[in-house]
Amino acid sequence: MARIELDLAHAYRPNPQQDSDYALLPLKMTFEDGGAYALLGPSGCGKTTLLNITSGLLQPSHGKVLFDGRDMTRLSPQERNIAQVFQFPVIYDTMTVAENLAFPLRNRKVPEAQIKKRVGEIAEMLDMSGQLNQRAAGLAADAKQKISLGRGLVRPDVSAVLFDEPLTVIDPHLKWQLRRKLKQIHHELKLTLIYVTHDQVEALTFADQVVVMTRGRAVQVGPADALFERPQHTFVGHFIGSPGMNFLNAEVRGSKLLLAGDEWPLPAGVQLPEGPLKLGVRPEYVEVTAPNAPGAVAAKVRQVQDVGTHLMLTAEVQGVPLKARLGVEWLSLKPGDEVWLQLLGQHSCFYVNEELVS
Ligand SMILES: Nc1ncnc2c1ncn2[C@@H]1O[C@H](COP(=O)(O)OP(=O)(O)OP(=O)(O)O)[C@@H](O)[C@H]1O
Repeated sequence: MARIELDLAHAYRPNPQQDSDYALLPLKMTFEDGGAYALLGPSGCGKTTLLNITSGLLQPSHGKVLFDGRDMTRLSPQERNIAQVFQFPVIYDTMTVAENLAFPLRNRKVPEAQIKKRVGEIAEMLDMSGQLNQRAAGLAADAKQKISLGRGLVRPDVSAVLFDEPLTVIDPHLKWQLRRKLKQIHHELKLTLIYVTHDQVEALTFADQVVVMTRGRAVQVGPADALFERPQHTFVGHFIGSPGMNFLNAEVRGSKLLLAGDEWPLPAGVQLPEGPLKLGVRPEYVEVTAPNAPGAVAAKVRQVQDVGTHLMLTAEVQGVPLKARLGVEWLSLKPGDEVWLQLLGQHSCFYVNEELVS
C-alpha cells in the first residue's frame, strides 16, 4: 500500500490557455495509506481522468504523482503496482471462478498454498465460496462483475485498488449489498481504495473521504457529514443531499444581514464580509415558525408532497423556490398559503463567489 500524493493539472489538448482547456485544473491531493475514497461528480467533471492519472493509464500534462514520496509520474500501472476494476467484467470465461481469482497472484508467482488461502478468503467475502469451481462463462453479469471485484482485491501487496463505476452492471438490490460489502472488505483488508462514481449514495456509503468534483476541480474532500453540514462550495451544497441545499441572495451591511426584504442582526459568532453573499440552508434545517419571528422570512406555499415519513414543502421566497423537509403535522398546508420559514440559525452557511466564508 502507499500514500499517494497528486500535485498536477491535465489538459488533453496541447497548449492549454484557459480553464476550459483543462480536464483537471491544478489540484493538490493526498490519498492516505489504507483510506477509502470516492471521486464523485457529474459526467465530464474529470473523475476518470483523475483515476487514470493515479493508476498510470494516463500521464498528467503538468505536475507529479508521488507514491510514498517516490516520483511515479511516468510509470505504468504495473510498475506502480495498481489493481484496477472497470465498469464491465474483465475475466476469463474459460476459467473457473477460483482460477480467475487466483490469476493475479499466479502472475506474481505467489506460492500455491497462499493463493488457495487468499482466494478462499476473497470468495467468502464476496459470497462466492459455493461457486469457486464453476466456469465463469455460465455465470450471470452480476457474478462476473463480482469476480472482477475479487480480482482487484485479491493481491494484498498492491499500492491501491481503483474502481471506475464498478457497480453499473449490477442490479439495484445486489448493488446495495455489494456497496456495504465493499465497505466491510475495506475494513478487513485495509487496502487503499479509490472509487469513481456519479452516484452520491454509492459514494457516501462506500467512502470515508469523498472528493467532490465539478468542471475539472476538486471542490471539497471530506467525510459525508462535513459535505452535508459545511459544504465548502455551493456546488457541494447543491449536489449532495436530496434535494440539495437552498440558496438565497443576501447582503451584509455593517452588523446587519439583509435577507428577503428584512434586516437581521448577524447570527451570534458569525463574521461575514461586507457586501452581497448567498445564504445556504439545507431543507432539513428549514422550520415553519410564527409570523415575524426573528430571522424568519415570509414564503408562499407552492407544493406539499407527502413522502411517507415526512413532507417535502416547496415554497417561494421573493420569487426563489425553496425546499423544506417538514413533519407530517404540516399536511394541512395548501398551495397559496403564506408560511414563515426560519432560515437563520446554527446550520446557516454563507457563500461569497460560491466559496464558504462562514
Ligand atoms: N481521451 C480524451 N481526449 C480528449 N478529451 C477527453 C478525453 N477523455 C476525457 N476527455 C474530456 O475531459 C473531461 C473530463 O472527462 P472524464 O472522462 O475524466 O470525466 P468523468 O467525470 O469521468 O465523466 P464520466 O462520468 O462521463 O466518465 C471531459 O470534458 C471529457 O470530454
